[in-house]
Amino acid sequence: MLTLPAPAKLNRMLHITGRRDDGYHTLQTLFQFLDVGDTLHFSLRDDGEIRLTPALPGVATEANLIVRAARMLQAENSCHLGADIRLDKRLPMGGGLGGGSSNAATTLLALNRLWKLALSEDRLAALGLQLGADVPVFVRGHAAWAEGIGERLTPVELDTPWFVVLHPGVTVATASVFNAPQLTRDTPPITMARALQGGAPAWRNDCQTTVCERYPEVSKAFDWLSGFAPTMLTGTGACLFARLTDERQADSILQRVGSGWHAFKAKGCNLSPLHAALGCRAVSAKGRAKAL
Ligand SMILES: C[C@](O)(CO)[C@H](O)COP(=O)(O)OP(=O)(O)OC[C@H]1O[C@@H](n2ccc(N)nc2=O)[C@H](O)[C@@H]1O
Ligand SMILES: Nc1ncnc2c1ncn2[C@@H]1O[C@H](COP(=O)(O)OP(=O)(O)OP(=O)(O)O)[C@@H](O)[C@H]1O
Repeated sequence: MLTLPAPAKLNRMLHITGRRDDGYHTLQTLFQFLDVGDTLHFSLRDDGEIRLTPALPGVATEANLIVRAARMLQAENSCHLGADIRLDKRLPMGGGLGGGSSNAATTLLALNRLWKLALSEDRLAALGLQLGADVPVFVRGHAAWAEGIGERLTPVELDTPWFVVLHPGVTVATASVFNAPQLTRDTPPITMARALQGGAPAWRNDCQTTVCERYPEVSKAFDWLSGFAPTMLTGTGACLFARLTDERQADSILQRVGSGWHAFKAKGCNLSPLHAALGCRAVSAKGRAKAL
């Protein structure tokens, strides 16, 4: 059996720079992984079946990104092998932590290994992009500056603080945020160097104002958490994250979280825990841009 992590991601900053003809928005964002996430267990089957347990509430098995990633790899390689896959789900769904995308990326890397397909990382990232814009960064496995819809990646080294991640108990529909008339979608593009220059105190998420206006519970949670430390929305929410000075501060905040909210502490990682588990070498942040 192959057991691998599917870590969460944070958007440490997120600018929306425009809207493409197909309706998708162009972004500039800094992705970083957390040392917390889901776990997936893979065992080989020789009959071509893909069996996933347990089912996720509200997600049909064939729509699950894990099953879709497995089927995509089978089709790509005319592969007749299958897998039993068990998912230990810890990340909230639709929370802006990229759990579904991370599950898909872990499945691509795991089955590439289990089925001995030897597909390159470039090919796996390109396949992943067909499943979602956030999948390639999980396949690459290094904190990154991302442009386009999140698929044009340049590895970066970011500070790796402790965070408290707070889920305010509401689900935010990503499409409704991107469709909101009042969303800021004309932030002028900046260079990666400029984005990195100011560091965390200068970072913001262009979705945050719109999400807080539409979801009072997110606004309330933001006000509460930012009373302890600098706080920001990840992706289109609903999760918020506070950047802390040390782990003790995280523990102290966690003791005060009210009922109806769910929170956990995590450390930022520039090398994905998935790639650490697979024994991959860290990609140098000085390395070239990894465009698909
Ligand atoms: C905003 C981020 O959280 C940043 O990491 C992600 O790009 C969101 O990715 P995601 O949750 O996988 O979103 P998807 O399922 O691909 O898109 C949901 C819907 O949001 C809108 N959408 C999404 C991403 C994007 N760059 N522009 C968009 O306009 C589209 O209407 C799309 O139909
Ligand atoms: N294995 C999976 N895990 C989680 N969600 C899945 C999975 N497969 C399909 N989905 C669907 O994808 C949706 C988005 O899930 P995900 O957890 O990636 O959202 P998210 O954290 O908001 O991601 P992002 O940060 O990319 O917006 C879920 O609401 C669910 O319907």
